[in-house]
Amino acid sequence: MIDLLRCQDVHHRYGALSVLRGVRLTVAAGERHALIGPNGAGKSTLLKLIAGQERPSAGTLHYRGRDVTREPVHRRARAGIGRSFQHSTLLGSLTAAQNVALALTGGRLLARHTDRQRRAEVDAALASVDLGDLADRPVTALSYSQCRRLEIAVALAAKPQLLLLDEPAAGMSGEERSGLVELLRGVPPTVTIVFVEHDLDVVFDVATRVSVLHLGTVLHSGTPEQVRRSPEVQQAYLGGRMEEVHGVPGGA
Ligand SMILES: Nc1ncnc2c1ncn2[C@@H]1O[C@H](COP(=O)(O)OP(=O)(O)OP(=O)(O)O)[C@@H](O)[C@H]1O
Repeated sequence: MIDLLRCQDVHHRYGALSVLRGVRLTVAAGERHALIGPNGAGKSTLLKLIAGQERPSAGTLHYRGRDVTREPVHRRARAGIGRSFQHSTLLGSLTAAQNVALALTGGRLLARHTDRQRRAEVDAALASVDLGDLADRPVTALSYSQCRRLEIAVALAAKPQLLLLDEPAAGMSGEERSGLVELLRGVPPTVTIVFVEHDLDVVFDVATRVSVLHLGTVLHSGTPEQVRRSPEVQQAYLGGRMEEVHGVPGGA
């Protein structure tokens, strides 16, 4: 498989705080790549660096073989990097359909009757996240989990090749998380996904590859099974939680 994304020796500081310390990460086209690790490990920061919201203090990022380290967000978005972050970026005064339409048209709302083709695309995007019935509902009238799914529809509407999701399951109930897993599994394989997630059930149900961030570096990167079994990872992060959740003994 071709490397879609390559992070080489990436460092990042917030003032005196050194958050990333030489991250090496490779993402192949088609992967569902989970970034896991303890609070403050630098996972969200790494997503921001990939999206272009922050610039690394040192190191390089290559996307489809091109050095994008210094490129701004909009150029990376045009190159196919889409994102949905922990904090909602939806426009509350608009409907679900209008939010998707804005993403589809790059900022233009649809005329009600004249833009049928676009409206069909909006409807398909909403249906793909199971919000087809709520197209004309204002965002303010949607539940938390509906908003999270709408954010994914908005990110997908821009037709990204690389979709970045920051904690998509955060704040969801068990049932809502199952729906999310189904949704993410339904994303076409032409869209590569890198996602930060604390919920290990979601991680192991969706990910084809898992990287563990610890103290600002990638401690381990491998298949979900390799990560589950890594004594290093067990000790540093997963420990008893793996035993409780997945029946895998912790410790070396
Ligand atoms: N804009 C910022 N300015 C200063 N410090 C920041 C900023 N953003 C994050 N940090 C700090 O950087 C460290 C890493 O944060 P980051 O959000 O990347 O971690 P994380 O692994 O995503 O954590 P979590 O799982 O809790 O979301 C934390 O100590 C955090 O407080």
